[in-house]
Amino acid sequence: MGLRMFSGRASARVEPGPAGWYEHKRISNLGKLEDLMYDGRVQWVFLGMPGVGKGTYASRVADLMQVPHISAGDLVREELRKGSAYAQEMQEVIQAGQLLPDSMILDLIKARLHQGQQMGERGFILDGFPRTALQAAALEDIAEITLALNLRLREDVLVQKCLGRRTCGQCGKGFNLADINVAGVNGAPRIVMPPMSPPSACIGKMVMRSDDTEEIVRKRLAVYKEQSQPVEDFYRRRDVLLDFDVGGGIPETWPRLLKALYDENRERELLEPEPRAA
Ligand SMILES: Nc1ncnc2c1ncn2[C@@H]1O[C@H](COP(=O)(O)OP(=O)(O)O)[C@@H](O)[C@H]1O
Repeated sequence: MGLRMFSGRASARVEPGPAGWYEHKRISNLGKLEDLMYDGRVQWVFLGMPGVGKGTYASRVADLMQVPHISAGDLVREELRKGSAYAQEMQEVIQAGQLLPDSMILDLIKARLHQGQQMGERGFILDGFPRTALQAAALEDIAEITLALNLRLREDVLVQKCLGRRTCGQCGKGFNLADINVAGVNGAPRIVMPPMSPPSACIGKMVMRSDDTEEIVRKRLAVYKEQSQPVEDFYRRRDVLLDFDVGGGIPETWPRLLKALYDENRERELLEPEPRAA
């Protein structure tokens, strides 16, 4: 099956795709990650602490693989905007840096995945879900996860990244304005992540998430270690965990990430076969 994914046949079917695909084509020495795109279902989850860049990389990989990027945090914020009956309670939990009840988030994710199935989506890249071992076990009942990408970055840098997050209140695009340049510890290389430069149309319209204060971010990091680290162990035991150290800005990290995904796919199969027609 692995060979089938890397047959030339698939690339012959490649059509002009989203920007991410062209970006990928410009990066040399990658092999043919695009062959993955047309030969199976993508059922991947992205794990990692707040601020690590899950959303950024999940959205880029989803673009490349032509599947939706489903962010649990975005689903939650959409629910809040809709003014759901539980909005007030949800907001209090979020502002305390805590996780919402498993049942609540599961309902949101199940509804989104069900909708995707009905629309014929070829899978998903989940970001911010699962965040507890119970959520991971519940997800198993819905879909087989073939890759859990675990993005890692030093904790002091994560705090700075969260505090630097901004969204344009008009176009909705996210930018990280943190200027990270810290010496490596224990022989690790220096971490340099320059700030992003928003276009002039967005400057002056930047908004910060109300739960991105230092106090709430530190609480979220503590909650992650306690409740979400077991999710890493869950996928490690299933042999689908891929650890990836971010350690740099997007231009440096993105090609490294594509290479890591490509190499991982050579090792083992990352895609679910398409369901056979009955
Ligand atoms: N899988 C989940 N389980 C429980 N609560 C969640 C989950 N995903 C998001 N939330 C809630 O929504 C908040 C915002 O989520 P998100 O934008 O993913 O934050 P982060 O930047 O911490 O990754 C979380 O702090 C949490 O309260």
